[in-house]
Amino acid sequence: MSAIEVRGLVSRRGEQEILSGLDLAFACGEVTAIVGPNGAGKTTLLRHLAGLDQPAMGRVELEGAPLAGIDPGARGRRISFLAQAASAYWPLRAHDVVALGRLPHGADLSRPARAADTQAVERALHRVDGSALAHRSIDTLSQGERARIMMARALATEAPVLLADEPVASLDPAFALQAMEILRAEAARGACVIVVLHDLGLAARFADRVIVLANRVVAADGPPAAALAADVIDAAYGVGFHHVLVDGVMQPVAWERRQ
Ligand SMILES: Nc1ncnc2c1ncn2[C@@H]1O[C@H](COP(=O)(O)OP(=O)(O)OP(=O)(O)O)[C@@H](O)[C@H]1O
Repeated sequence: MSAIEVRGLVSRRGEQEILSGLDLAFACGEVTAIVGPNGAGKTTLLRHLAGLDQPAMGRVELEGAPLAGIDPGARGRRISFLAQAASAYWPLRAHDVVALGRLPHGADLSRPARAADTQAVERALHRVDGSALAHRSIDTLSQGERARIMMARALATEAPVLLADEPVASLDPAFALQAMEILRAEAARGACVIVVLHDLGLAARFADRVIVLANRVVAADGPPAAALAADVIDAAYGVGFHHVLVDGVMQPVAWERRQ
């Protein structure tokens, strides 16, 4: 059984149709990258998978049960959502932001933390090299430092489904590689990992499966080499790509815009 799936998913914003009837199932133990041009509906798809948006038609199922019927607490323990470019407006300590990832497990920030929550928070901070930032106020961190703390918050939930929306957007090359290695490690422990990426090279290298969204539908879905083939991504992005082989991995390089 798939960990999470959408069936006949239609998404609308007012009159505008954003997604036109998607059928997708996501397995445990795999990293799936969702790519596609700006506005293609990648974030919208993640929001539906997280239960944050309601389908106009179709359904989302978590381990075979309708997501809409699962209470928010149980949903929060089973699906962790790392939002795009997460902002922080309150002067919370980075440690406490990560501890928010334990709320679905019943953590209460106004009481002394339980050992399991403390350990999960420390593990998550350690994984993103964030332990030295733990005492800092989140609103004083750089964009990339904050992104790592937000990733730690998502990891601290230790959920079987991890949804990550552009988690590497503000990270330098070293931390971007580290973030992708963390997502692979999450899949290795059995999690279903779904990540939105604009960096097609990282998608090609780290994902088991790539879904290209374009014009409200799935333009390609399969192993990276097939889904990121030149004809698919040239058409999806309106860009001429070169494909370069690096260490046996095909890397698409955006070269020229089509007029
Ligand atoms: N709250 C909203 N109200 C109206 N339209 C919206 C809203 N949120 C998203 N949209 C529209 O839905 C479409 C898909 O947006 P979405 O954020 O899912 O795209 P995306 O593929 O994640 O884009 P990007 O790569 O730019 O982050 C866009 O045309 C966007 O303008």
